Amino acid sequence: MLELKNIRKEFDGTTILKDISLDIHQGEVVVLVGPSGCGKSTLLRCINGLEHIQSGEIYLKGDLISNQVKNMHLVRQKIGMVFQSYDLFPHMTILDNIILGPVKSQHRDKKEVIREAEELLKRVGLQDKRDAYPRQLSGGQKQRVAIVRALCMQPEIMLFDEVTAALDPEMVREVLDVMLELAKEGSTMVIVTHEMQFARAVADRVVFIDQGEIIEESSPAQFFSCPTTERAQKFLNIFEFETVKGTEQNENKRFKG
Ligand SMILES: Nc1ncnc2c1ncn2[C@@H]1O[C@H](COP(=O)(O)OP(=O)(O)OP(=O)(O)O)[C@@H](O)[C@H]1O
Repeated sequence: MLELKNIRKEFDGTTILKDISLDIHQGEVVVLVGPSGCGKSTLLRCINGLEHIQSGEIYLKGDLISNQVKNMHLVRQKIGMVFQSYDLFPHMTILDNIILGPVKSQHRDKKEVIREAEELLKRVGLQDKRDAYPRQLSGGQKQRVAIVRALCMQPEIMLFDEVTAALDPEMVREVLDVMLELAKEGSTMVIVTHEMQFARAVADRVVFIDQGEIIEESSPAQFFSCPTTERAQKFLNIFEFETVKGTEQNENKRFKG
């Protein structure tokens, strides 16, 4: 469904992504993990056409989508992306924020889009916020709206870039639960997260990136119990140290069951 072939990305002459190749299948949930600055967000931005790549190709359902200029707006309609910052329009209601893209860019029937938006809002438990404004919502609620807004474009694939990083801890779970639901329903998703317990619960495949290279890719069971490379082991050790250091003693139980 999504094929990355030998992607190389530079910023100001520095290579950030080196020869990244990855195939993502229909209905698969791939979680990208790795140390800060290793290139995870950059990779998502390359997929979504927000960054030009120096070499390599990206195909979506067999169509070349990398470095397209003319058709990029059409490509983006097929790739939903949710960022750390929700970027909702403050002067528009929640419903209007959600239907803007499908109605204005995709020229879909407004009534039908409203029905779909209401259905999606219900699924994430926000049906009563339809006519509210973003300032009236909590961070977790705004992030769920951002997910609904992306889904309402009926994308082929959803990209999530650290969507809980800016949220207060009590709001993280409600957003991750929505993503777990989407995964169960068979959505194709690429997720960048530092929430390792969530990664373990949601991933079909974990891809570990370090210094712009894919070092290891495996099932979550394999990756989290016995990674095959020293670099991945070192990464997980640091993470576990931070988890223990943190106050969330129930971290390990959060996504079980
Ligand atoms: N627009 C840019 N111009 C120059 N350098 C950039 C730009 N965007 C990212 N970089 C650099 O590319 C590298 C990879 O950044 P990226 O944000 O992709 O890492 P990351 O793995 O997502 O990190 P984190 O987990 O901290 O979000 C970093 O060294 C970063 O400073």
